[in-house]
Amino acid sequence: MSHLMRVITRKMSTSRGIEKVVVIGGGLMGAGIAQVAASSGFRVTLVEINEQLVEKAKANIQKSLGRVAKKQFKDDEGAQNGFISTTLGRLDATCNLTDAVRDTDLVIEAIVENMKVKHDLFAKIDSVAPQHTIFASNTSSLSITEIASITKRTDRFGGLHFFNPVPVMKLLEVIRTESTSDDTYKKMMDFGQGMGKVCITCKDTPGFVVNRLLVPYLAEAVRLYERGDASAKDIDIAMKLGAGYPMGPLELADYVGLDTTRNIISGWHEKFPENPLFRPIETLDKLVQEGKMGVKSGEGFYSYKK
Ligand SMILES: C[C@H](O)CC(=O)SCCNC(=O)CCNC(=O)[C@H](O)C(C)(C)COP(=O)(O)OP(=O)(O)OC[C@H]1O[C@@H](n2cnc3c(N)ncnc32)[C@H](O)[C@@H]1OP(=O)(O)O
Ligand SMILES: NC(=O)c1ccc[n+]([C@@H]2O[C@H](COP(=O)([O-])OP(=O)(O)OC[C@H]3O[C@@H](n4cnc5c(N)ncnc54)[C@H](O)[C@@H]3O)[C@@H](O)[C@H]2O)c1
Repeated sequence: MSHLMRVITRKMSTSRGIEKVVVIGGGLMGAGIAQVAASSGFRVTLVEINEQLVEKAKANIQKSLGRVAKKQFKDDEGAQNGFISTTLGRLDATCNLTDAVRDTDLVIEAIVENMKVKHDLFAKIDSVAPQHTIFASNTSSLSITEIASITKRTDRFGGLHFFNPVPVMKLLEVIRTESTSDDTYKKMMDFGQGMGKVCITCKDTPGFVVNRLLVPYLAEAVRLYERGDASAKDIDIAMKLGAGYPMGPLELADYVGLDTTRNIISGWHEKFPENPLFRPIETLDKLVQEGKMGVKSGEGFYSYKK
C-alpha cells in the first residue's frame, strides 16, 4: 500500500483509536519510531532528558527523513520537501515529560534497557496520563509484565518491539501479556499496521521471537572472536557471504549498541544463571566500560570516527 493510501486508510479506520503518540527516549530507536509514526500521519511528541539531546534527536530525524524522501520521491524535489515538512509538522520534541503525556492516546517508551530506570519512568507518568492512554515498551529483552507491574493500568499495557533502523525494518513484534486487554491489543496492532509495519504477535517471553534467536547468535560471535578463532572482519565476512546476512554479527552488535547488547545478556544472565548462552562476556564488558558502544559512540568492534 502506498504511503498516502496508508495515511488515508488510517484516518478513516482509527477515528477512535490511536491518534496522538508520545515517544520517550530519542536515541537510536525512539527517534526512528517518532519519525515513522509522524510520517504515517500520527501526531507525535518526542521526549528527551535535555535540550541538547532533543536537538540531536531532531537532527537525526531530519537526516533519516531526507534518505526516506529521496527513496520515495526519487527525482521530485518538491515532493521530497513536502513529505519532510509535513512529517516535521506532525512532530514536536520536548524535555517536559509530564506535559507531554497529559494528552496522548499512546506512550511508547524507548529509554535505556534497565528495569529500574523503566519503572521510575512509568511510575512517574501513570498518574499523569489520561485513563484511556495505552503504555507500551520497546524493550528488547525485559518482561513487559514486570515493567507494567509498577502501573495501575496493566490491561492497557503491552510491548511494541521495533527494529533498527526503524524506517527500513518492516517488522513489529506486538506483545500481549496475560493482562493486556483485547481492546489494547487491537489498538496496538492497528497502530503498527498504520505505521506500515508487518505485525507479528508474541507472548511475553524473554526476547520475544527475534531477540531470543538473534542475541545468543551475537553472543556466540563475540565469544568466537574472544577466543581468537577468527578476526572480527572474517567472522563478519563469513556470516554475510556464507549465511546471506546483510551485516555480520559484530557489525550488527556495533549497530544495535554494545551497551544495549550487554544489558540484554546480563539481564538474562541474572534471571537464568544456569543458561550458558547468557554467560557474561569479558570483551563486551570491557568495550562498554571503555565507552565503546559501537556506531553511536564512534567505536566498538570497529571504528566509525570520520
Ligand atoms: C536488539 C533489538 O531489540 C532488535 C533489533 O533491532 S536487532 C537489529 C535488526 N536490524 C538488522 O538486523 C539490520 C541488518 N542490516 C541491514 O538490514 C542493512 O545493513 C541496513 C538496512 C541497516 C543498511 O543497508 P545497506 O544496504 O548496508 O546500507 P545503505 O545502502 O546505507 O542502506 C540501504 C537503504 O536503507 C536506507 N537506510 C539505511 N538506514 C536508514 C535510516 N536510518 N533511515 C532511513 N533510511 C535508511 C538507505 O537510505 C538505503 O536506501 P536505498 O536502498 O534507497 O539506497
Ligand atoms: N538499539 C537497538 O537496536 C534496539 C532495537 C529494538 C529495541 N531496543 C530497545 O529500545 C530501548 C532504547 O534503545 P536505544 O538503542 O534507542 O538506546 P539509546 O541509548 O540509543 O537511546 C536511549 C535514549 O533514551 C534517553 N532517555 C533515558 N532516560 C530517559 C528518560 N527518563 N526520559 C527521556 N529520555 C530518556 C537517553 O537520553 C537516550 O538518548 C531499549 O530498551 C532497547 O533495548 C533497542
